[in-house]
Parts: sequence; C-alpha cells; structure tokens
Amino acid sequence: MAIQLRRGIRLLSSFPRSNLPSPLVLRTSYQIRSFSKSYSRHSRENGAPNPIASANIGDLSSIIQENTKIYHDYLISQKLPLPSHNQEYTVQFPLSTVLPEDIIEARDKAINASQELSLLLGGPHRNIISGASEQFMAICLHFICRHNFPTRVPIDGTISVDDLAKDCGLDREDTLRTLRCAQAWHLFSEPEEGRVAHTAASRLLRDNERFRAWITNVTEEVWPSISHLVDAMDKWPGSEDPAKTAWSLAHGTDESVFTNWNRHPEKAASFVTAMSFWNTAPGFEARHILNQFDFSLLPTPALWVDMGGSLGHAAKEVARAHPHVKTIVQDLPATIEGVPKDAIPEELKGRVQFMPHDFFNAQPVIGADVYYFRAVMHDWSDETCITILENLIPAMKKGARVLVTDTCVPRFGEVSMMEERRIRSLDMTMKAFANAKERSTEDWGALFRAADKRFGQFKVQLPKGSQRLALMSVVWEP
Ligand SMILES: C[S@@+](CC[C@H](N)C(=O)[O-])C[C@H]1O[C@@H](n2cnc3c(N)ncnc32)[C@H](O)[C@@H]1O
Repeated sequence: MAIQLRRGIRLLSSFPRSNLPSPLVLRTSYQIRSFSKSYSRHSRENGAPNPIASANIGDLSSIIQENTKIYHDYLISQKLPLPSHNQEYTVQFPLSTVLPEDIIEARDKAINASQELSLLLGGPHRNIISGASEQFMAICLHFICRHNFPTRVPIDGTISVDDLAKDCGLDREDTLRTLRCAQAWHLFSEPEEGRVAHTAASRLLRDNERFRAWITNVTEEVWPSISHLVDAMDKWPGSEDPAKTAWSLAHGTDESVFTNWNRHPEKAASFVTAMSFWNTAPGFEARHILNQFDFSLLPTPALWVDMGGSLGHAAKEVARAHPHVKTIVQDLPATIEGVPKDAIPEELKGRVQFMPHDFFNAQPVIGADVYYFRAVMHDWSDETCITILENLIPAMKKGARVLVTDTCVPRFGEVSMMEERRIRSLDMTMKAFANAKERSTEDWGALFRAADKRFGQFKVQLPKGSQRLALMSVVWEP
C-alpha cells in the first residue's frame, strides 16, 4: 500500500490542475489508484511538463501533505530524527547516504510545492519584495564565516555577544545586529538576551569544514560578483573575456578569477576544499562517470587525462574501478602544489599521477585515450573553450575521446521550478565569474563544431532521472 500511495503521489504531483479531483479529498489508496489510472491515460495523450508550476494552492497543499507524510513516516519507521532547528539535529550529510532515492524524491517534491505555494500565497507584490531582500541571509553568512563564528561559539553552552565581538576585534553593535538578522533564518540562537548559542544550521557550518569552505566561497567570491553583474554587463556587453567580468569589477582587478587564485595559494586551497564539498552533493558525485561512460570502448592499457581535475576526485574513481586505466590529473600549479601528500591511496600508487598544466598552453600528454573535463568547461565562455580544445589537438591521436561532464540545460518547463532556479542561478554565477555559461545540448554540439569539424560522433548522455551533470563526448577523427 505504501508503494501504491507513493506512486499515486508522484503521479498526482505531475498532473495538470484542471483534471485533478478536489485536492483535500485524495486521501485513500483506492482513490489514488483510480486517479493513477486516469493520469496514465491523460499523460499519454497530452504530456504534462512541470505541472507543479501551474498547480493551484489546493493541489499544492495536497502534494505537500502527501509527500511530507511519506518523508515523515520513513524517518519514524527508521528511528531517524525528525528535522529540527535545534543544534542536536546533526544530520549526516549528504542525505543520499542515509535516505533511499524515492524518499529524497518525496521530500524534494514537498519542498518544490512549498516554494510554489509560498509564491502563490504571497502574491506578486510580496514575492518581488522578498526576492529583492534575499541578500540579507548572504550578508549574515558572509559576516559569520569571515569571522569564524561557527567555531567560536561553544557547542555546549553559550558565549556573550561582548566576548564574541571582542575575540574577533569587532564592534559589539555590528555583531549583535548581524546575529539577530541571522537568527531570523535559524542561524544561531539567543537563548538569553546577549548570549549566543548554536542551532542546527550554525552547527553544520561548525562541524563540516568542506561545507564551510563552500559557503565561504559563495559569500566572499560569488556573492560580491553577482552584485556587480549588471554593472559588468553595462560596461562590457556580451563579453566573453574571462578578465572583463563582474568578479573582476567586484575584486578591483583586471585578472580572471583563476589567474588570480593561482597567484593566491590560500584562495586556490579554499576553492579545492569547497569543490570537495560539491563532489559529495547528491547527483554531483564523481562516481557517476563510472555509469555514464562505457569503459569497454577503451584499449588496454588506457591513459585518461583529467584536466582541471583538482584533487582527482574523478580520476581516482576511474582508476579504482578500472585497473587497466592509468590517470593523470592536471590543474594549475597552485592547486597541484596544494594537493596533500596522502592524496593518492596506496592501492592507486603508480596509476594516478598529478601534473601542473595550464590548459591555455599546448597539452603535454601526447596520445592519451581520453581527455576529460569535469565541471570545467562551464567556467569558460565559448571563445575560451574553443582555445582550450584547440590546445588539445596537437596531442590527440586518431580515436581519442574528449569527455565533458557538466550541466546540460533543459528546456524551460522540463524540470521543477526549484531545479530551474538552481540551474539558471548557476548560469548567472558563471556569467559573473568568467563570462562563462551553462549549455544546452544544442550549445554543446555547436561548441565542438566551432572548435573543429574533426570532433566527431557528438553524443550527450543525460543522467538518469535528473538534469544534473550530463556526459558529453566526441571522438577525434582527423
Ligand atoms: C569547478 S573546478 C572543477 C574541479 C574538478 N574537475 C571537479 O570535478 O571537482 C574547475 C577546476 O579548473 C581548474 N582550472 C582553472 N583554470 C585552469 C587552467 N587554466 N588550467 C588548468 N586547470 C584550470 C581550477 O583550478 C579548478 O580545479
């Protein structure tokens, strides 16, 4: 019955509003079963992209109720803690390591529907006002992370705002006001006037160094850039130059972001830590390459070059799963110099190697079987990606493959509005960072064609069940 209920809910949430039975009466599995049947017929005939986005408040409340129940009942059945803002709620992250896929799906459907419900209940006026004020949580996080509040506030007990401000060399009033603003997002609490304690959110920032590095990157690098994006687009309309960006305006430099970070090893190191957090987020794990690429296409032995490979997240997965593949991880010198001594586990020694290489120079590894770019091309404009690809050509043998793992932007309406906002925000972030962009299937095909007509057999493999990180591939056919 639980499975039928879940199936019914999934179908319910993708059903067009006009055909739905009154939302709050859809309670029994029998009703959901008969509803499912009529849905199947309807969806075959009409197709229904992203119906939650056009659902009414009754439908949405029903979707939220049913999916929240699935999530709640699962947590109870597994004796897992119910979500809470208390600091004792130290949930394991990422959730995908503790929850099955269908439970995460139910939770995400409830979140998506809640966001849509909140937009409808608020109405256009309130939505625009609150959208325009969204930066305030980012400001609080900026202050909190820059001054290491998460590690300064004790886990057991409290610290006075006076001591916290004094420890950080900050003004007491600035500190108090920012903390009170943060509390409106359940970030720290004030159990008694003037004394600060952790919540679940601030505790997560304290306990997870990689997560803190990610948020620090967002607040120190992304957020100031985004606030300069309109100025940058006015100053350099349509620019593809990685050094004429919102990021460079925000940071008062005429360098591109990666050139700058390469000169500041502490920034490069912080980004590496942030990327290792990103590599643990559901759908973004490096291991997906193992299912997406057909390794039987490679000769034995094979050579795989992971370009812009950071700590070698993907290269290590490949070498571990395929003993006949040797991998070389290339990245900028500052990143490679920061790779910890124990980055290559004993069993992979001799099969994973790190090498400094700037992909704006000719590729030094001649005749590899694969040149791989994971979350790299989206950091660069078309013009710049073409240069990167051209620099590979002299090194490539016939039949060599260029593989790219990146977002493949869906058509509007193909994914939930929640996912839509994530992808579109990422696209704007890439614009602000490097005049770069997220690309659709057509964009990827056009990019390879523009780089060289000899990049043949263009293929896109969308990940199963989501639009996160597709695999694009071409074969060198001189
Ligand atoms: C978004 S990160 C992706 C890292 C890694 N591929 C992953 O999936 O976690 C982009 C990487 O490209 C590297 N990079 C930037 N410019 C580069 C260049 N000119 N040559 C080589 N690597 C570069 C950065 O240092 C960074 O490690």
